[in-house]
Amino acid sequence: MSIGVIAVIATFEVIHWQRRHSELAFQAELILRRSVAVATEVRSSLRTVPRLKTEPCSPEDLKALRLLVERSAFIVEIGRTKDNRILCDSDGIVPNGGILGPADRITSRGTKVWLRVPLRGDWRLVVSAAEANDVVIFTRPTAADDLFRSLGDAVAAVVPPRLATAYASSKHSDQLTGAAYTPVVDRWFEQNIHQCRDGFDLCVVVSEPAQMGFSRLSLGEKLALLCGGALLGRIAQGFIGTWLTSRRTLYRRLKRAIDRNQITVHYQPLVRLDDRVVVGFETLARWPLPNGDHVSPDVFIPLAERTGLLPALTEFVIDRALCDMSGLLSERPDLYVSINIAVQSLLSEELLTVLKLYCDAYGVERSRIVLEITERETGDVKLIGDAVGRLRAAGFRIFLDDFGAGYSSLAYLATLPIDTIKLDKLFSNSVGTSLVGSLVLDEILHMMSTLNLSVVFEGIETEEQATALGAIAPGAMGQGWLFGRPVPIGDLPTSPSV
Ligand SMILES: Nc1nc2c(ncn2[C@@H]2O[C@@H]3COP(=O)(O)O[C@H]4[C@@H](O)[C@H](n5cnc6c(=O)[nH]c(N)nc65)O[C@@H]4COP(=O)(O)O[C@H]3[C@H]2O)c(=O)[nH]1
Repeated sequence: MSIGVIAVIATFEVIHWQRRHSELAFQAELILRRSVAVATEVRSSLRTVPRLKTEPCSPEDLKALRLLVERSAFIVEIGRTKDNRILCDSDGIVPNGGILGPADRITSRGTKVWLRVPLRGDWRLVVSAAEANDVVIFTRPTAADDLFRSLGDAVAAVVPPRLATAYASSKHSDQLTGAAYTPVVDRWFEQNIHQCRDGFDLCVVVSEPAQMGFSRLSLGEKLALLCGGALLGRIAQGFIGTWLTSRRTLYRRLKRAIDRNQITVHYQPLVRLDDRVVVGFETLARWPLPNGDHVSPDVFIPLAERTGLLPALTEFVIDRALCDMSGLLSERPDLYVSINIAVQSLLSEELLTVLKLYCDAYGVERSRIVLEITERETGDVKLIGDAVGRLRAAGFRIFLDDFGAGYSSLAYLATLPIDTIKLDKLFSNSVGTSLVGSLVLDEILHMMSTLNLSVVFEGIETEEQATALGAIAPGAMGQGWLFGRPVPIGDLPTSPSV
């Protein structure tokens, strides 16, 4: 009888273990993806900088380095090195040459890596560094912090493959220190998971403190549990394990989230800079995690694109945005709602049908819908131009998103029938500074006015930025945390201006 009870307990332990394991494997995959994104950016800059035609550390060279820094998502500084000394960084010459010191590790491609170093000797700015070809790249060590926070009481380490197995089998936190992103936790760990990415010297190890009831049982109870529960537990593990494994992959989780309406949308206001009147709202998709955090759209939109889930996701967002906003749009005829459309969706035949369908269903005029396309995603400009032309002819408005963050801006500007350009936040960040964004802003604004295009500045965070941008670009619009963070429909401000 007692063996039966213990067997049931064992079964529940196995279920719990499998569930938690599945959750941690998912989190590990997200951390790995972010780490690969950082490594890709570093690798690409380590190749690009040596090919620059500029004299190292000359004013033109520093300008080119600054431009690369501004265009990066994760890189905070780039420097030129010689014999382990930093000669200059994009901000200027480093006085007396900064010494890099011994590297924490060297990758299989020969790149030296430092996990934590002070930027320009200032320990208040701790960064990670990678050096090869007489170039050093500094990145934020906190690039994946949001994902690490969502691990709860588990810990993660980003380590090279040769260490991953050792870490995965380690049992105590002492052995987990010294790797990137590992908090020091004085507890025992179990359920180690490790995932690596081919082509990168990167593995993620996730471990959880031991806390299950099993560890608290007496020796006699454990023996009884092992004998009586092992068989049933094993059988259950077989069934449950197969079931959970089939649901474990990111693809299935995203599909499930879409199917079960677990994706949500937030809205962020766009304002006229002159008088701060709200002119529209951008729709931003969110994938909430059970702990209250959410997976960034920068992670799950590319995943949806690769796995064929994008049409369902795009339709879901269109449906939700029009349903949420139809009331506000009919009350305020001056407002629009914008929706991000990935190039893959833009090129699909269904998009126009879906848009028309939901506009009719919710009684929303097509001219009140803005479709934001991102020029960062290069593609066949002719095909994209045709698709944009069709949507515009059907009455929808088109904004070109993140202008300046990509590489094909001019080709797009010359050919696409667009209404408005959204300037990447690098321009808002650079206003009033000597950064390259600020230097080229006048020329870009002149070009926009020649082409009769309206301008939205993205990423405005301070009053100084808003005032300065409003002064140099009268009539421009702005978007950013200063005017409002992205929030669910119920939390939108009711006032027509901010
Ligand atoms: N640092 C800073 N950031 C600010 C500020 N104001 C807004 N942001 C963030 O900047 C991003 C603006 O959206 P985006 O450029 O279209 O960039 C979007 C968009 O390209 C894509 N995305 C979001 N939702 C969808 C969707 O439903 N479909 C598609 N295809 N893409 C989407 O994911 C990107 C990232 O979205 P989010 O993480 O929500 O990030 C949003 C927003 O939260 C600010 O003042 N400072």
